[in-house]
Amino acid sequence: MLEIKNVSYRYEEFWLLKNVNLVIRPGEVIGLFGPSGSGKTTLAKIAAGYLKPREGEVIIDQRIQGTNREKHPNPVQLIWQHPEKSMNPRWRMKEVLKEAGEPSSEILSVLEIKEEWLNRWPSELSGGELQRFQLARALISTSQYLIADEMTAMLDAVSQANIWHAVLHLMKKHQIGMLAISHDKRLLEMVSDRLICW
Ligand SMILES: Nc1ncnc2c1ncn2[C@@H]1O[C@H](COP(=O)(O)OP(=O)(O)OP(=O)(O)O)[C@@H](O)[C@H]1O
Repeated sequence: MLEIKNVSYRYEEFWLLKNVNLVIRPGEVIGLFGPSGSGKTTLAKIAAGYLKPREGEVIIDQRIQGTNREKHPNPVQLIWQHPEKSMNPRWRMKEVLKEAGEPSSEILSVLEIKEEWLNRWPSELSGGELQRFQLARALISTSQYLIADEMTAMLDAVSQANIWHAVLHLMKKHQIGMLAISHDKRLLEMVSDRLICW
């Protein structure tokens, strides 16, 4: 279980987040909808361990997020809106995947990753194709929780539906928990088990 407990955060003087509480259980999708600038991405970074809360804590399976990293790899993966930013442009796609581990044929087939894409460079794939690799990488590694920040915002409706269908299938099967952040309330209503509106 991933627990965000009484988390508060400010970049400067203004408290952007104050006493935020949220729980994500294995296999569960929590939707987070809120106005622009309300701190959703900041909360995503805190949950994934990229930012340390000023107050409160993130507890993952009874361990405080960010502690003892040598022994326990981070079980939370952040899926960005812009997959190209998280990939080394000098690696072919098969190397991008290998970094996370050995891809199972199930993950590649559910995400509809074509064999011929594996020999390409990131610059030779579309945004939607790259997003499939970002997801594959997150699902191959040992992540137990995914934080998806506007994961499919740059895709057309058909690609968006296909990707969500694949991800939900794999998450439920492998009992991965997810925080899905979006401006698209209708999408969140469709994919979430619980929806939080700020
Ligand atoms: N590194 C930073 N230093 C100072 N202020 C920041 C920093 N990062 C974000 N902010 C500010 O914090 C506020 C919240 O940003 P955040 O990206 O968390 O919001 P958001 O709800 O995800 O917005 P959006 O829906 O537009 O993506 C914004 O006003 C932003 O300008």
